[in-house]
Amino acid sequence: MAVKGLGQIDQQYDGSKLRIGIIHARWNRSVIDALVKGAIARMQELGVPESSIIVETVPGSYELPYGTKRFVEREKKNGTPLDAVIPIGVLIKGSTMHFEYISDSVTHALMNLQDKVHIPVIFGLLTCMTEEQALARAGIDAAHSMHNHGEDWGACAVEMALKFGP
Ligand SMILES: O=Nc1c(NC[C@H](O)[C@H](O)[C@H](O)CO)[nH]c(=O)[nH]c1=O
Repeated sequence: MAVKGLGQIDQQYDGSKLRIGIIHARWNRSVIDALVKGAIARMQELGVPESSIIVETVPGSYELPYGTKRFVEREKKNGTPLDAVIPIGVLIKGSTMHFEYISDSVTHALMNLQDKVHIPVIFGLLTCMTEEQALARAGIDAAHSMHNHGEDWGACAVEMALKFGP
C-alpha cells in the first residue's frame, strides 16, 4: 500500500470564508495547468468559492519568490487580503546545473517568505529529473498516473489558513 502523500485531511474544513492566491510559472505549461486545475478543484470541494481563488502568473519558477511577495502585498493593499498563497512551478532537469541552483534557491526563498508575508506559503514547486516524473505528479501521465499534487496543495492551503491564519 502506498504510504506517501497527504492522504485525507484530518477533518472536513470549511473554506467558504477564505481567499486564496495561486501564482504560477509559465514554463512546462501543460503540467502547470493540470496542477493549477487540481488545486482549484480541491479548494472548491472544501468550500472555497471560485471568486475567492485569485490566480496570478510569472514567467518562470525563479520569479516565484518575488512575485509571491508582491502578489500578497498587492492584495493586502487593495483591501482584499489573501489567507494563504500557493506558488506553483515545474522545474525539469536539463543538461546544465541551472535546475539545481533554481530548485534550491527558490525552495529556501519560498519557505522564508512566510515570515515576511505572515500567511501560509504552500510549497508547490515540482523539481523533476524527467518530463515523465512531472506528468505523473500532475496526474496526466496515463502510464504512471499518480495523485495530482495540485490537489494536495489546495487542501494544505485551506487547512493552514484556517488553523494558523491571522
Ligand atoms: O530552465 N528551466 C526552467 C525555468 N527557467 C527559467 C527561470 O525560472 C527564469 O524564469 C529565468 O531564468 C529568467 O529569470 N523555469 C521553470 O519554471 N522551469 C524550468 O524548468
